[in-house]
Amino acid sequence: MSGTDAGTTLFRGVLPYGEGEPVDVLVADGRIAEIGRVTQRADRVVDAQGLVALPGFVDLHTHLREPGREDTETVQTASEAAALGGYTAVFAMANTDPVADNPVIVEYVWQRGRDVGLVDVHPIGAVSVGLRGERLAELGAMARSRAGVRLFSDDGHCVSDPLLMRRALEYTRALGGVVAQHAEDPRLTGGAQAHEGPAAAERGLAGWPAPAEESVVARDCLLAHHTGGRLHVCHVSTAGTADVLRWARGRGEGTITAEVTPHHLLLTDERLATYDPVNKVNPPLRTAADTEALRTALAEGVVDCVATDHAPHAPQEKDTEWACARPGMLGLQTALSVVVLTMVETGLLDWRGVARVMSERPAEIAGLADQGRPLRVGEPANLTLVDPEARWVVRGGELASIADNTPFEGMELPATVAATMLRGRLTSLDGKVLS
Ligand SMILES: NC(=O)N[C@@H](CC(=O)O)C(=O)O
Ligand SMILES: [Zn+2]
Ligand SMILES: [Zn+2]
Repeated sequence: MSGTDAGTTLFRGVLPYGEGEPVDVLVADGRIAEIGRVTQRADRVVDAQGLVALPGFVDLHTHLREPGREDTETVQTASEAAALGGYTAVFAMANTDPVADNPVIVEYVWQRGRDVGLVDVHPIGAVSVGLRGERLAELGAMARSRAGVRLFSDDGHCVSDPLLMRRALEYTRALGGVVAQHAEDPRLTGGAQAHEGPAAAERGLAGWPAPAEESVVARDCLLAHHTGGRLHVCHVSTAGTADVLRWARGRGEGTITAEVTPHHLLLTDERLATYDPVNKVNPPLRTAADTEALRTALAEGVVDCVATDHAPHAPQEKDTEWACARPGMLGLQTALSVVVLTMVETGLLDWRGVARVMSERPAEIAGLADQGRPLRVGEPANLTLVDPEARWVVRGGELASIADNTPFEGMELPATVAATMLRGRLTSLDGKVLS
């Protein structure tokens, strides 16, 4: 739907970036038309007193599960979760069935996103055929497809062969693309179930040692520098990885970027005490020292942004013994609240900082021209309105996703998304999807 079809919307009394005095924001033709004291009439008026206005969130790492696992999530349900979570663009990981390693699948996902129309769905292309890590997928064909793929990832698997990683960085560089790496040396994580440390040892779970991530990130940073290719590190989970990134950035040019998930900012391997597989995720929940280091790295910009790694799984894949359970957790509807809890309430980020890590940086990393833009007259009206005072209790069954595997079940979290707007059209309002 075009901005014109959406009519005009007037938000009364918002705080852009949570700063200054309340202002009215008029949206017309899909753009911000006026900011200030607006007297003009509008087709729709939203009483937004006290709400913080931010640019719409951009998620670089989402598992939509379509095609192949529509019993856990679809483009429709994930788009609803995204709209409710304040997102205006999401990047769909390639580990679907069939794998998104060719133009047909990425165009299918892209088209489904357009048909649903609640959030911009950008398919990520696989780096290797079938995610097998043997030979490069049709990267150029996916880049030139209607989906316009710019992010490539074998996520779920690591591109562990250094030669293949080198070729991927070289090839995507020529395409103006980015390689998003799931950093995990499989030789160090065979059979791994949880973070290697006392908590896992106590329960007899095979450990996933921090260097399995850190060594691959270090190697890939060196390869990125050598090739001039663009590396994006997925779900950074250890203090050591933050140190490696700090070192790599110190060596110069900005070809390396990184994301952290909300769950790695908040949860630790103390959760193993419950023995509930809802807490099983890859990379695993680490120690309190790691969450502290990740918060600092995000505040400093060593880690660029927050990405959800929203990973829906069916009940039979989670309500089982730990070793058999699939790794992954829902994230789209809880991301903002967890960021507020871990970064804003701790004084590490202000609302401008939230805009940076949830919207501006991810949009820049992915090369989206119309997302993550400043709240200014003339800019596209991709907006998220946050109620900073509200609190809510997470109930997996009430989330829009088909799956309900949230590790935040029953927790009371701060801040709600009051409204989301995509190119001038409200996609969610007061916790309801507007389609
Ligand atoms: N994060 C996870 O634990 N799982 C992801 C894959 C991944 O992100 O590595 C999934 O697809 O379920
Ligand atoms: Zn991953
Ligand atoms: Zn993932």
